Amino acid sequence: MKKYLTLENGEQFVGTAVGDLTKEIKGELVFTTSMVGYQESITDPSYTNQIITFTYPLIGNYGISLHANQSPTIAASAVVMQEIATTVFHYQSVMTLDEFLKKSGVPGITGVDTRKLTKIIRKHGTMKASLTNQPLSKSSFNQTKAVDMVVKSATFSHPENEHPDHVVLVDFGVKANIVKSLRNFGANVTVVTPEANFESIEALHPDGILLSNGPGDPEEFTDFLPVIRELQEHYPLFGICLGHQLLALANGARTYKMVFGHRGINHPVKNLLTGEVIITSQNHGFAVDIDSVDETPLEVTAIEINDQTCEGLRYPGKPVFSVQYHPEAAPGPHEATRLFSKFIGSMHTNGGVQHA
Ligand SMILES: NC(=O)CC[C@H](N)C(=O)O
Repeated sequence: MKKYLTLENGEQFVGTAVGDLTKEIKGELVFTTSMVGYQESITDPSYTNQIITFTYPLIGNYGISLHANQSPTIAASAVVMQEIATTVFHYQSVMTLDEFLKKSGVPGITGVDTRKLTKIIRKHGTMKASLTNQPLSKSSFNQTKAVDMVVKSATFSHPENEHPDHVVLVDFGVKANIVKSLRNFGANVTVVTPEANFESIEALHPDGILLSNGPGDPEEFTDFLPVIRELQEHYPLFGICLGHQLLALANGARTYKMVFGHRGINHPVKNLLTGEVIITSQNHGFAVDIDSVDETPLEVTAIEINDQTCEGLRYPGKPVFSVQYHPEAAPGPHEATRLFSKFIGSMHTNGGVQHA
């Protein structure tokens, strides 16, 4: 069965339908250069309402395991692949990627030259696209049913463990591995939704606050910015990806939409305080305007080496910091995992984290 991928600029790709064969969707077309970790990527809530194009040509070859989901189900709207593996080799695999897509009601297309498609996105920027069962003319593009662009937030239960450190995690669409990483470093984690206010968070007696990753434009979360301003006065605070962008906005910096974003697991980031370069996992389409940070009490601590965009912030004198990349790295390299121990450590010392 054929499937048609039509871009906002009218360009069309024809491929074979996989996953949910009949469903038609519209979403923001983005690409990731990750060679592995497709299960973690498609279940990452930050991909909500986005169609993921994999630049790596063969996807699905080690199947789907019971342990890699970053949220209870697939968050992305659809996946675009050059080739989907039909034969799976991995001892932990419980189903194929195609079966997982079908079970989750998510459509996909295979047989697409995803490198050619990526070159188009790189040139024109991220754009909307439709995945349909019949060819779509450019004029009918905007008449297809638009997907709901409202941001949803998954909630994780409150895990119990022995260690007294208590992190309240504000869930804008958190990845499971962030909760897991905090627990690995000995913290209890209470997950709250962004409807929480300062008083309701204070009532949980946190030792530290984590602002999670999440989908959408950071400027949509203006209601929560006053809460961040209060939280940063009282608690160690760590922001990841969307959380980093919100920390910036709360302190008066600006964010903007990037041309095609950073999605991949080999983004080099330079720590401006130590000179050290690490390889990081990334998934974001917005960024903090690095020049706008000058007018705030914050300081830029890190940049992406390829395009010099802002990758880290701190609030000098306070245990408050954030990173644009993903220290929980699911998927990706583990060079930034230590940021979790820095965050937990900041709950034990006064003055806290200075090397985000
Ligand atoms: N992974 C994230 O938290 C993404 C943040 C934001 N939605 C962006 O695309 O920039």
